[in-house]
Amino acid sequence: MDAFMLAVVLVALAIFARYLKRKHLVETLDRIPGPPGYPVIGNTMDLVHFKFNLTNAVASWTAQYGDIFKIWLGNVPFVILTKPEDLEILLSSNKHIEKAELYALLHPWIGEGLLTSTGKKWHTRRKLLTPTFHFRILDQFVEVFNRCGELFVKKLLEQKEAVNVHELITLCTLDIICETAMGTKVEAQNDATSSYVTAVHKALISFHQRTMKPWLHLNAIWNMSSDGKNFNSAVTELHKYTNDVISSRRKERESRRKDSLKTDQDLGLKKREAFLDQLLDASDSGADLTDTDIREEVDTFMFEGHDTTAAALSFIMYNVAAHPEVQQRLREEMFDLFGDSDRQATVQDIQNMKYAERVVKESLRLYPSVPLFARKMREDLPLTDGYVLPAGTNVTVSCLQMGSNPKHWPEPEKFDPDRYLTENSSGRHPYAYVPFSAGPRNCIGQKFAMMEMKSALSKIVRSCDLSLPSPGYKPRIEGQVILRAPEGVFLKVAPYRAKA
Ligand code: HEM
Repeated sequence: MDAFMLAVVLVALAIFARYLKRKHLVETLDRIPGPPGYPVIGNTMDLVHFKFNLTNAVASWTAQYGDIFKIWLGNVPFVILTKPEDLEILLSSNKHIEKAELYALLHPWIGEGLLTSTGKKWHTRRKLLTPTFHFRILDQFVEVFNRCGELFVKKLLEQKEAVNVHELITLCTLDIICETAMGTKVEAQNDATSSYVTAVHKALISFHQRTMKPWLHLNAIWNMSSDGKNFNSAVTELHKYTNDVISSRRKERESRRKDSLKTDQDLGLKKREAFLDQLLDASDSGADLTDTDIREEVDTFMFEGHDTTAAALSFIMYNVAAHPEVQQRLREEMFDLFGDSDRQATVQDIQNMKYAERVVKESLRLYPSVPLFARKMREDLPLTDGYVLPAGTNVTVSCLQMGSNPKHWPEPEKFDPDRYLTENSSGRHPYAYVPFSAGPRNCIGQKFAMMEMKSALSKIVRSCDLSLPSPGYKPRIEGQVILRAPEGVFLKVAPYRAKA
């Protein structure tokens, strides 16, 4: 056989193998229910019908097809799961850890950091980064939570009318993440117009537009669109900021070493280490981390670590305002811990805030900051009821739908923090509650986020009385990358003083 014939045979075999793979994918997916689609465009028109509001679309399909269904976006298949037993199979696996194709849209901003990477790179980084979230390390951030939370409460109390608490808390969580991730103070709460703060907002807003409009997923269209241009210029600014912080911190460390200056530790002073310092320590101790690798991870914390907690805290405040009896119990818990003193919360206090913890958990059930997250299957994965997730499909977990399923949550619309008491949790599947995901790719920042949110909540109820702007007010929600209230979360705020 000459070379030409050999090439023809190899190409034919490759095409045949691709055909068989696709046939297997389509046939396996055919066994999963879902809305009927059109050739080529699949269910794209359904999304147009839902005005690209994925939350509404998924809610409607879940009601119609149950806890497993499939849709096609063009020729890309997605299976949506809300059954805890299926989630356990998927999320507890060490094998099925690759993120769905849509996560690649984040690469221009956060590269292949922990959130978006896979395979060996993800394993190595996760191992390296896990100790940076140890309680001992997180303890040193309590002072930052307290200081930023205090300023937030001051800003809240300055408002005369009902205020969009989401706008204010976003600036507070941005201050917190900049100081804890990079060790820099951007003072967002004092100057919301600084170029860094504006760039973060510009990048997030334009990125959300991209996720909602499938035609913007094409790089050529995206880069020419006004959103794409805004995004690219914002990301350039953000990268410059992170790069500058990394290089100046490196120089600082280098000159300390050269001048053999005594470090704060040598002098017996306790110095706070930002996540960035710990990454630089690891790199100095021989870990395979270039400055670009470090930037990816710092940018990932910046992306994943402030919008999530801001959205969560704004809905927590809404739920507290809407349920005066919950607000009262929170106050009682704070009074038990602090009496009428206005001393700062310690790590131990935060750990003792058991009711506040249940309030945060209950709010995340109804308003999970990350309403959907998705994986790409590299191998077939058998689920319950005889269904199989075929290799090549994207699979999406819908936390929002799970949280409102009466099978797992009796009277799901009721805000009841006591659902999480041990005596009320028996019989509930552990994977029925996954706002921080679960298994090996769960949220690495969960403990950090819980401490930050409990700390902020305690500050708020110790100083403010929250109420709704009008009876029955409920903010409209929309699931973008983050679940948010597009018109804001408006609340009335009055001063509160603990009575002895
Ligand atoms: C209310 C707050 C938060 C919620 C609800 C939340 C939720 C989640 C969820 C659902 C995932 C999995 C995403 C996926 O599989 O695509 C995740 C991953 C992640 N989160 Fe969070 N998160 C929160 C706060 C934070 C904070 C404060 C940080 C950092 C300081 C953080 C850092 C990360 C990182 C780095 C990952 C990727 C982990 C990996 O793949 O190994 N998150 N988070």
